[in-house]
Amino acid sequence: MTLELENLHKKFGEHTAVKGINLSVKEGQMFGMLGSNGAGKTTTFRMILGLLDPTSGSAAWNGARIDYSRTHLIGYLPEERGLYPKLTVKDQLIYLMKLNKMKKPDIIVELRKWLERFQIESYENKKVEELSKGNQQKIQFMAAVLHKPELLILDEPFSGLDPVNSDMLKKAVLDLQKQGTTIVFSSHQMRNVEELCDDLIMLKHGEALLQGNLKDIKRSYGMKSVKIKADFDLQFLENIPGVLDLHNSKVETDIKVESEEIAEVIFREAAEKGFLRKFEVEEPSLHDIFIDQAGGESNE
Ligand SMILES: Nc1ncnc2c1ncn2[C@@H]1O[C@H](COP(=O)(O)OP(=O)(O)OP(=O)(O)O)[C@@H](O)[C@H]1O
Repeated sequence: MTLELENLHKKFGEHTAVKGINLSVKEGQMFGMLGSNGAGKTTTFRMILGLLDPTSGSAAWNGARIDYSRTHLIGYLPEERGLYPKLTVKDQLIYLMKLNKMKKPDIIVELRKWLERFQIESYENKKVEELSKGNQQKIQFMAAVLHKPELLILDEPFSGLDPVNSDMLKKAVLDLQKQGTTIVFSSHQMRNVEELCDDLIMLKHGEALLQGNLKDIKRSYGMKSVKIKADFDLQFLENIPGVLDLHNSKVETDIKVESEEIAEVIFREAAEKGFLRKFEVEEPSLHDIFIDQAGGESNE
């Protein structure tokens, strides 16, 4: 089973929201879709889900377009969220999961399992509107996964969650992946993508800026991050050609350089001035790459 997008385009009037995306996500993979506001992530998801027709190109799960006959195979956490505030958690999920062809006793078993996992057992009979935003989000997540979908699409699943709940959700997502679920999620938060994804696509104005395996992207990206600790001022390094950015934190100086060769130049120049307590060359973080590629439009 594979998710395949082929030369996917979407135009809204004169505006092209998605410009020729190609990607392939294999069964059991975790795939990250990155991009600034308006980059085209949600539009792409809607086309995958069959909620929106592509202007051209195609999106297929397991060789065929997703339509209403197959929505029970798919789980979707929409960015705009969509729970009924006046229904209780239990009634809500029974209603939604029946649409996904589940039987009531099975729904109750799964519902209690997830409520326990998310430490909100006592909310079973509470109305959704009585829950905090974070807890509503857990219910929304349950609505996407209770029926054990083959393909899970999560649009900004971590937005609005505190670190504890965010971690809880990350673990749940990783467990689902281990069980074989194919997962595609979008995020502005690079760290989440870095922690979870095998492969990713970075979008800007509907186009892929970068695409591929996370480790390969980092390894082959020319830019390096140099961390230096010294007892003297390192600001002069800023003027070396090939230095992209220099940032002094309380503990160390973090310098982004164009290539490993520039890192060597920096080492020589800095060591000439005095003793270096630390000198490390690291691969860039996804955040660094995103800023470099998308031009400072990260929301982190
Ligand atoms: N129904 C629509 N009609 C007209 N324009 C639309 C419509 N839906 C999306 N767009 C436009 O398409 C572009 C991509 O929007 P989309 O919601 O896919 O971005 P996104 O990457 O999900 O952004 P965000 O991170 O802000 O959710 C935007 O310029 C948006 O204004």
